[in-house]
Amino acid sequence: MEDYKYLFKVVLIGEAGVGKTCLVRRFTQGLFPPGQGATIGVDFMIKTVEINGEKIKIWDTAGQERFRSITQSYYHSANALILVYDVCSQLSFDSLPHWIHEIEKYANTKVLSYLVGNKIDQINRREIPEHIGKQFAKRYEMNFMETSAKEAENVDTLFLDIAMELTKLARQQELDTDKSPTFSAGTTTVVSNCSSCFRF
Ligand SMILES: Nc1nc2c(ncn2[C@@H]2O[C@H](COP(=O)(O)OP(=O)(O)OP(=O)(O)O)[C@@H](O)[C@H]2O)c(=O)[nH]1
Repeated sequence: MEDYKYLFKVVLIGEAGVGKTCLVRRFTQGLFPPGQGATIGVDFMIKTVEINGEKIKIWDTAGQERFRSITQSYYHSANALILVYDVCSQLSFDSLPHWIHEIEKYANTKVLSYLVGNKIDQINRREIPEHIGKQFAKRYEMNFMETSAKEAENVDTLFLDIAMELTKLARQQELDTDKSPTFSAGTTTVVSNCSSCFRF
C-alpha cells in the first residue's frame, strides 16, 4: 500500500528553452542533464518529497508552439502551475502575458501558481532584474522565485514550498466538508519551510 496522504499534480509551463526539463531533472534526479533536447508534448516524473513523505507528480510540458494543444489539456487537473522564464531572455519574459492568459483560460481557478525566473547562474547575461520579475508576480498574485537548475539554486526549495502550500490547502479543503475534493488521496502529512520564497 502506498504510504502517502495526497498526490499533488504540478505542471511546468513556459517558452521553449527556459529550462523546465532541467528544473524537473534537478529536483527528481539531482542532476543537470548535458545537451537536454526539447520536450515533445508532455513528459512526467513522480517524486516523493522525502521530508514530509508526500507525493508530487510533475508534468513537464513542451514550450514549442506546435505542442500547445496537447499541453493545454494538462492545465485543468493541475494543483499547481509553475510558469518559467529565463532571466537572460527578454523574449521569454515578454511572453508571460500570453501564458497568464492560457492559465486563466484552461486552469482550475483554485490552482496555486508560481512564477520562476531560471538560469540565475548566468550573471553576466541577465536581462531581467529580480525586482521586475517580482513586480510581475505581484501584479498577477503569483508566488515568485528565482532558480538555477544548473547550480541547484532554489530548486528543492521551490518544489518543497509547493508541497507545503498544497498540503495546507488540501487540509483546509478536508475541513470544509461542503466542497468536493480536488486532491488525490493516498496516508501521511507534510511540513517543510521556504526561506527564499516571496508571497503576496
Ligand atoms: N546556464 C543555465 N542553463 C540552463 C539552466 N536550465 C536549463 N539550461 C539550459 O537551457 C537549455 C534548455 O533547457 P530545457 O530544460 O530543455 O528547456 P525547456 O524549457 O524544457 O525547453 P522545451 O522542452 O523545448 O520547452 C538547455 O541547453 C539547458 O542546458 C540553468 O539553470 N542555467
